[in-house]
Amino acid sequence: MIKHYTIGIDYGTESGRAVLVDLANGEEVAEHVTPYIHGVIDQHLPAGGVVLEREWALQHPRDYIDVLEQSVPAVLKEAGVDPSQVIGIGIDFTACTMLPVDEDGEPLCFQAGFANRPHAWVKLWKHHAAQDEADEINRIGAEREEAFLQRYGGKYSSEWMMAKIWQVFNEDRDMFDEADAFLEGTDWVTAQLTGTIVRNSCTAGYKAMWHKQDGYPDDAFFEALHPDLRRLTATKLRGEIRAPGEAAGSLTKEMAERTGLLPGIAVAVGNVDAHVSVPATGVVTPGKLVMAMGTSICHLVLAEEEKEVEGMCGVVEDGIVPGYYGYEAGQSAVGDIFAWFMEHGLTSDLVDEAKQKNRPIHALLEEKAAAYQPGETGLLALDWWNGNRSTLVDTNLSGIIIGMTLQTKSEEIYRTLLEATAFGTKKIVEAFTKAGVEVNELVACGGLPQKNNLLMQIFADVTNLEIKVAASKQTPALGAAMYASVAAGEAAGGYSTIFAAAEKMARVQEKSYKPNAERAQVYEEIYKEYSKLHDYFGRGENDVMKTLRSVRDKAKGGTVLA
Ligand SMILES: Nc1ncnc2c1ncn2[C@@H]1O[C@H](COP(=O)(O)OP(=O)(O)O)[C@@H](O)[C@H]1O
Ligand SMILES: O=C(CO)[C@@H](O)[C@@H](O)COP(=O)(O)O
Repeated sequence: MIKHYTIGIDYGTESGRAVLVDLANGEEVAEHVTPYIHGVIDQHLPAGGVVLEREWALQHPRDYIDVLEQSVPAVLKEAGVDPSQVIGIGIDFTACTMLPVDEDGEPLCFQAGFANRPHAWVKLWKHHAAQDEADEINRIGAEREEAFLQRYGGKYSSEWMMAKIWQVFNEDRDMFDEADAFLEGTDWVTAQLTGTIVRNSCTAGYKAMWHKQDGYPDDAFFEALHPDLRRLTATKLRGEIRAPGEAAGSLTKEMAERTGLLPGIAVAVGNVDAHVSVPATGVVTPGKLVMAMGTSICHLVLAEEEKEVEGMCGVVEDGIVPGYYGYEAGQSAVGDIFAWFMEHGLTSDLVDEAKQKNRPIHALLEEKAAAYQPGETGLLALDWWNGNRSTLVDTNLSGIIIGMTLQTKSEEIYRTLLEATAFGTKKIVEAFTKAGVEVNELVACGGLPQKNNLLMQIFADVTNLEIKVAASKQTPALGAAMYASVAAGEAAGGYSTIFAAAEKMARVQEKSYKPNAERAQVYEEIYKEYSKLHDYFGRGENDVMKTLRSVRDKAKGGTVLA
């Protein structure tokens, strides 16, 4: 019998990763990573010169095309399969990662005259410079009692589409006017494969205020933001919206030549890294919270009803798998906090010891931090190094460590940061359960579960829940490949539904992390203190974090918060 395969590509923050997957059993036959040459652009624009303000994070669309041209031929070659056996391709992306394009769908930043205009570039999900716009959206939305606000947990984030578009409008009206459309990165890359722009309901729903029954908010809402934004959704956000699992089109001849695939194969509708991971861990029913753990964490859970959950990122009908309401919440920095610590928090003796023992510093730190019992460090941190995405939805909050003494060691701080991210997740689980969205088990995927056992055990102990771990090392890419198999359909050798694909292609590891009752009890005590700090600094009782930020910006001559 002829074997059939699909290719899934996961567009992450630093790189794009392709996997070629056997549809019979989900085996990842080959994988290839293409790092983005320009990485995250947060200092100055690629052609030099223009220096970016704080909180900016851009990307170069050319890097996305490199992934197609390098990783797709590489997986085909490594697997040694005939291209005729590959029946579909699908991608997932970080989100909201968005860009302005011209009438031909070309990114504005590709035009020589616009290369020095920051607003012509791709704004990455973690671009946090649109907080003022998000605050106004929330104020006006609340005043007008807009229905979308409840679907975003009461607050729309500065990371999402409308805040980013409005920032372009406010700060570079020319670029706003030049833009024929604003697209999610996932839809732009998918359009490069098919030759036509099709939007996806996942990003439209979770990031751009779109609702399956009601569509976008009325023109009057956008008019209340600014009269010239009145027709925003009918103009720069126009376009057909299709659900995950549908085909966006078929592969063009040109892209077939550039990738080594056959023209005409199915191209799945674009998707989001976290959401596409859910069926790839085998989760297609309510009660299991999937954590996509990497630079940040996205928390996703399915439910049969639409509920209001404090500070969630969004709830979208059919947003993750058809037939269920998909809920998303998240922490804006997790692995990134540990990366910060590696860069700025290490003492020279630790660096020397790692060198001497020829060990990665993370591994050495993990070993040292694992020697402590919960509470033994005497430290507690708030995990807001990149603001708070859920449940407070405020990018202007910042991190804090309490309990430092002259005896505090590097590894104690490291352990405290791991614990803080687990407490952040516990807050999110609590928000879900309080609102009536059931969470009985955690399922982890992404890079972190493979990198740090201590972190995973701490998450289990802090949340007092068992954590299963996805078997795939490239869960989002596997999910994208699964959706590609559904887009291709049963007749072509794929699957008729994502449920059928998940049954055959997804699995978790045998090993799971079980909570330890004693440790969980100590963490319960510390969590009470975390919650006090969380409310004190996060709910307006003490706005010191915002005051300091304002003073800092004034001192640097940057934007001052109102
Ligand atoms: N041993 C480790 N322990 C904890 N965090 C780690 C370790 N190694 C790398 N990291 C963090 O993991 C994150 C990358 O996660 P990964 O899932 O691979 O990427 P992405 O989020 O871009 O998909 C980085 O933020 C990095 O700091
Ligand atoms: O926000 C979302 C999805 O909604 C993610 O794309 C974003 O957090 C990026 O996640 P990672 O970089 O993969 O940790």
